[in-house]
Amino acid sequence: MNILVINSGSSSLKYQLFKMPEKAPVCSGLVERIGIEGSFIKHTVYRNGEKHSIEESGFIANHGEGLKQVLTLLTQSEYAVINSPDDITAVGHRVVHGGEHFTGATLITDEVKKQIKKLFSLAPLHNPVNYKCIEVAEQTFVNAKQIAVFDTAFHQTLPEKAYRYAIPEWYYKKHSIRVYGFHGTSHKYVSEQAIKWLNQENSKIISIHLGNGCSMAAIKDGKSIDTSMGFGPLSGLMMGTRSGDIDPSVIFHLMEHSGYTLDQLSTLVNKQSGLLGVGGSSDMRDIRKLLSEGNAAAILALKLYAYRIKKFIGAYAAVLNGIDAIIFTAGVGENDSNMREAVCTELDYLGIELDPDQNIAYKGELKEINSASSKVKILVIPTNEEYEIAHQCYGLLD
Ligand SMILES: Nc1ncnc2c1ncn2[C@@H]1O[C@H](COP(=O)(O)OP(=O)(O)O)[C@@H](O)[C@H]1O
Ligand SMILES: CC(=O)OP(=O)(O)O
Ligand SMILES: [Mg+2]
Repeated sequence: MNILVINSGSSSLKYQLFKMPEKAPVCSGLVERIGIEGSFIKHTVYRNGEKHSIEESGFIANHGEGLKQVLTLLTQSEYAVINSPDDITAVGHRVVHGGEHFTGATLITDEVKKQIKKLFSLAPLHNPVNYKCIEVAEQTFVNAKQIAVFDTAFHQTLPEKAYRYAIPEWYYKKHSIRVYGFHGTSHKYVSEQAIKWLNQENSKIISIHLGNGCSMAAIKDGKSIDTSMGFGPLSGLMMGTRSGDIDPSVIFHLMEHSGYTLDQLSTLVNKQSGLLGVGGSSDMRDIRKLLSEGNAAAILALKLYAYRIKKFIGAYAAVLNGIDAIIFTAGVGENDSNMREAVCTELDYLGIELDPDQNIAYKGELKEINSASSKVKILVIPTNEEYEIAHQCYGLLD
């Protein structure tokens, strides 16, 4: 059977088609820089052990538009991989916020769509886009099963002391206000790879997912026990356009003294902050270019970004009472060796020592980049949320 997976992130749309149960990728691709200048699509097909890619550029305003172009590539291009929409048995969708309702892969019904919609305001950069992709897929693949896999699911193992906020219980009981955590599919996938690599069931791992959205997870014996994002995908690390942790007093101050509305405040912390707000672009590649021109704002943005990650490594070393491995993953984590170096500098007290040559030598497959004397393994592991989603969808259908 063919399972198509659609992973819409805040700045990108990734997709992969898998032949199951062989777990063989038939094609994969990504639409990048959605909504900003320089959008492009890269579509790759795998045939007879060889890879063939095509790239298309041209501004793509939103994820719905991106997905429609992807569907044309899948069905009508030189590198088409299906003859008819009926060749797809199931479409697996990454859905970012599942609230307390969903813990595993879930068949999408009208009721499930209603719940995803209810959570729009908690994940404003994601759930509306995930919903749109479900609608486009339902219209295109009318006979396929549509399945959701939630970012929040992996973090359902958080202990109460980690998932409860220090506010009256009523807000948890009545309004479900608690830490949910995100990027769970990615943290799960890379930590399982790390556990296999370490060959150690009982392990203390810190997973650092640095994409457009960024989060970290403390993972003990394969289970998430703490994570940096919270009620929504906004707290914790500095991100592409999101502020990460910010004292709520700032919000009260802007409301009281500058008359900011709810919308303006949400736009500020979700869309105008992070790398964009401090450094001038939401895209790390642009920030690196600005840095090479000596741009002071870009220098500051990079310092803040690395410093926040370092602080969470310290916190999670304490929470786990030790560390066996830290993992760098996602767009920045996998591709930006300078950021990995900035994060790992002066962490020898915790037993974290980078090997600069190994760090630079990373080429897209799981790699150890620590020095020989480092007590902690430093791993770069390419995430594969699409694979994990396909695997979970297959489990549900089977
Ligand atoms: N070669 C690279 N060097 C530095 N950053 C990179 C590189 N390639 C991609 N990135 C960064 O990765 C981020 C996007 O990561 P990704 O995981 O694709 O995001 P998301 O899934 O959240 O949309 C962007 O900030 C982008 O600049
Ligand atoms: C949850 C989240 O921030 O996802 P992404 O990094 O894909 O935007
Ligand atoms: Mg992502």
